[in-house]
Amino acid sequence: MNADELKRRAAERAAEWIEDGMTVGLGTGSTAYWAIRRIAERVKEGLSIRAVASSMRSEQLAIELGIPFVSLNEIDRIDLTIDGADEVDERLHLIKGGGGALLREKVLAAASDRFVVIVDESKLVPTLGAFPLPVEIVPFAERLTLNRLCELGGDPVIRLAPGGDRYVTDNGNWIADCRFGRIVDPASLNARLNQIPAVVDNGLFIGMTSAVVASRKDGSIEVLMP
Ligand SMILES: O=C(CO)[C@H](O)[C@H](O)COP(=O)(O)O
Repeated sequence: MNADELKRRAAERAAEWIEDGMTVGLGTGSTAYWAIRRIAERVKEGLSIRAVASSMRSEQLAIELGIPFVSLNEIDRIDLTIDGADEVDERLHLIKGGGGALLREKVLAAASDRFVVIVDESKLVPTLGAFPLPVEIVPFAERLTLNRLCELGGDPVIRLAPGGDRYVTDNGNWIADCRFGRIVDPASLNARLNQIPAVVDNGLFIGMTSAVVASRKDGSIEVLMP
């Protein structure tokens, strides 16, 4: 089974947890893509929900596929959000933001009664940090902010878009991908990063995960709870 098939299987399992009447948060990325596809199929079969999205890409996909869509400012709570991750550690803390949507993803996760993470088993790690940690920064303060990220040991690199220009998030910001090495205390790093004035947020999701649906190469699907 290839990586995409594993992603699809985890996504489709999680999409079965959605029930009539729910407000559903849609994640971003190649795994969340499969969840959105399956949710759209269920809507066609009669499921009655409304959705909000963590990125313009996912919003566009949801609308194209006919999922009833509302803006975040029309709702007060989300029942269930389904999203991917770049790394999941043993305590179900996450690194997210490989797809550049970390800020909106964290906003949705924080507003969700249940935040369900869908991954293939390659994302499960004992300790976070092999994947560079995305940090969303305000362009105005690039130099000062990169200096501060260096002081914290992050070795930041500004993310570039395919054409070579700086990658711009849906919020008009830039992303510094940081290599901290093994992140043994993600809660502390999260707090220190977010104290830097021009850091908007970072890709550490601490204590937000309700469940992880992980698909394994042997064809099994494991549900991990914190
Ligand atoms: O955080 C994300 C986007 O900002 C994604 O969920 C994360 O990068 C995983 O992506 P994929 O499912 O494509 O592996």
